[in-house]
Amino acid sequence: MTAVLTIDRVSRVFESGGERIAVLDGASLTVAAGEMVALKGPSGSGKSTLLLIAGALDRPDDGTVTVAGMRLFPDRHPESALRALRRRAIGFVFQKANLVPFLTAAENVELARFIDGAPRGEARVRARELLTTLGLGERLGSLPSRLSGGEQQRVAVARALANRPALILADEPTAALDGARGRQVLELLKGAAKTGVGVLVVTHDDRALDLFDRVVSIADGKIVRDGEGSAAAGRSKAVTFSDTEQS
Ligand SMILES: Nc1ncnc2c1ncn2[C@@H]1O[C@H](COP(=O)(O)OP(=O)(O)OP(=O)(O)O)[C@@H](O)[C@H]1O
Repeated sequence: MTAVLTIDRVSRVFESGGERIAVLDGASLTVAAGEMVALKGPSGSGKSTLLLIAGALDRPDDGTVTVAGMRLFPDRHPESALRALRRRAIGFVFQKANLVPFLTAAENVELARFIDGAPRGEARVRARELLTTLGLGERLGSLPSRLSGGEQQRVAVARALANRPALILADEPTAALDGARGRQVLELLKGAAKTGVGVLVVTHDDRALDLFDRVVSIADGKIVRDGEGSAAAGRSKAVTFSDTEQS
């Protein structure tokens, strides 16, 4: 299977109060196209740092990182090239949806397409298609303040998918949601994986681990376990995207 994310022996050291702390210490991880991987670990173990590095939002001190065939580190690319990669190849979902409050659900998704240079009409069609697929066809014109937390997070997933990314990076996307709504969001991400997107999710939520193909555990900046999740046995549910989706 094609790897959409390869992290190889990555280290990251932060200085704090004159002390050097190795937050990542030779961590390696791959995510293949079509695979949904959970990243678990205790608080402070380096999960978010690893995700930021995978998203070219932070730079490792050592090791290599390749996303969608582009070696990001240790190569030195101009920030403009990293920005273009983030826009085109990576979708981000965070704990909070962080929608633009004065734009409707559809406009929030369209914005991601505009920023990537899509014409207005195409952006509008794409936003409508995605939000309808994600169960928000009736909420296209709603402002974020009129949507529930779960609905806002579904808009955030649609926004992350807008530019047909190869990779989705999600940092605790269900932390602010109750169990059922959190699971819904993970099922949407699973649906994206089924269309060929590689999905890496930082999660503390053990209740939905059955949706993941692999579960990777990190402790003290090192990967301590990398094993099959129960979805690998074919037991997971997922939203079905249309055949034209993600092509
Ligand atoms: N920019 C920074 N400067 C200094 N220390 C940092 C920086 N970013 C992260 N750290 C430290 O690195 C360690 C790992 O942080 P990280 O956010 O990656 O952990 P985490 O596993 O995501 O934790 P949590 O589950 O609590 O979100 C923490 O001790 C944190 O304080």
